[in-house]
Amino acid sequence: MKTYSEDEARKMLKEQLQDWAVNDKALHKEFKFSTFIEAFSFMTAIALEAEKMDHHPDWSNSYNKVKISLTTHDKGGITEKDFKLAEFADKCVAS
Ligand SMILES: C[C@H](O)[C@H](O)[C@H]1CNC2=NC(N)=NC(=O)C2=N1
Repeated sequence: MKTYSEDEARKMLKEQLQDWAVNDKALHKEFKFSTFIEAFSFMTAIALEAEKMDHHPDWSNSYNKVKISLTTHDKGGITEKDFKLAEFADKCVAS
């Protein structure tokens, strides 16, 4: 599986995804909700998808905020799997 350079990743983000940043060889975004329950429901949806993909986010939650970092640890950088999970996360808040 190809590992994308940070510049390649930034270019791909522009074409596909909203408000993600690239640094430290990972995709990053902070999602903000109205309540803790909304934030935690979002995390639950992502957790189930992550388990299916066998690809897991590095993340933190504080009340209504969820910070997500996506990188492919066993490749040491950003791969297609990170873009797929980022797309899924954006889709969860769009619906
Ligand atoms: C053994 C197992 O398949 C690996 O450890 C998987 C699990 N989830 C993972 N998640 C992420 N984000 N990166 C990985 O390299 C990774 N590897």
